[in-house]
Amino acid sequence: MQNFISFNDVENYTQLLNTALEIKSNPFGQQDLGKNKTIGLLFFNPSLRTRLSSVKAAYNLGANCWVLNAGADSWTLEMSDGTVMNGDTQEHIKEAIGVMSAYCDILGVRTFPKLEERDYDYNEVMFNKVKELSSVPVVSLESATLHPLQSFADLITVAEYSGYQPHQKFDKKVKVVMTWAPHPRKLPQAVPNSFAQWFSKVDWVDFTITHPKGYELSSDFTQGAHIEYDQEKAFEDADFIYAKNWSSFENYGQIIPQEMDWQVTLDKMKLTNNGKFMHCLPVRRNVVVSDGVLDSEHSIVIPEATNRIYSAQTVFHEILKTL
Ligand SMILES: NCCC[C@H](NC(=O)CCC(=O)O)C(=O)O
Ligand SMILES: NC(=O)OP(=O)(O)O
Repeated sequence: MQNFISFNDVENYTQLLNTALEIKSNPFGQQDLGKNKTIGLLFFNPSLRTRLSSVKAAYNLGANCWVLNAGADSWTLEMSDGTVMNGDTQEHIKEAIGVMSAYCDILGVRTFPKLEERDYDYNEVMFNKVKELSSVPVVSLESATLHPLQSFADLITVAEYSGYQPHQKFDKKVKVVMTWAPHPRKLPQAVPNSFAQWFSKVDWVDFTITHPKGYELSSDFTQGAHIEYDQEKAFEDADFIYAKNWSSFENYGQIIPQEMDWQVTLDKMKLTNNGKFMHCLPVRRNVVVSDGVLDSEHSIVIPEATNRIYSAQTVFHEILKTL
């Protein structure tokens, strides 16, 4: 693996999943791989899980790790070329990434969308700029449009809770439903795009997306998914409910007023096949999902977040192998 930016960087998802399960069963077995290697993590936006799980993953592999929160604990970076830098920005991204890639062997980067101009976000202008300037492999820690480390952790989680065994076929496909849920702020489409990109490809999964009209995701990521506008119908017999809010792709970055209540509740979970509840976190309690669900046996959000260690560790492992 050269870089990890989307599902398209994965040659064989089954092999990658099996490697992750092996690594999870013996997390300190590959400490030689990271010896004298450094993983750098650059955040342009806040993080809890991605930051801490990536640090833990690096340490598990015997690698060093540093973290920089751009702007917050470094100089304010200038992103545009040709700017006369006599204003607020103090260092150009060209020097910053040049220097940072001299200080690490893999560079992880988080760049959220601005949710203003769709083309700017969907062309991944900011992420691609960092990637082009980096002289070392790049890992997405969530870009404007995708969050592959999250989706890979979600795949590991669904596999574990479905009784997945390598080389064994399922009698019946596992029903995974991604549901839109309410939120007071406008949020990116990165997590749902990425989840759809991964789960519509998994051959043992029957994948449905449910959302109100107006919240259609880009069809670049949803090919192969069933779209169901009736949330309760979508929940019937589901093995996994994956909740996430996102703002509109069509009316880019907007929140469209909804009449129906899309919060995930215990009543709705009763429609499922005793389904498991998943969310990438952070989650707004009693807005996206009720306390009743999060505090019940349905919820697997903590094991899901735990698997962020193993998705990151597997990706670093695969890249370190090539260095
Ligand atoms: N990295 C996981 C999700 C990050 C982000 N959530 C948020 O910004 C939630 C913040 C809030 O609840 O105000 C998102 O949806 O893409
Ligand atoms: N799920 C996730 O990426 O969490 P953070 O934003 O806290 O890293």
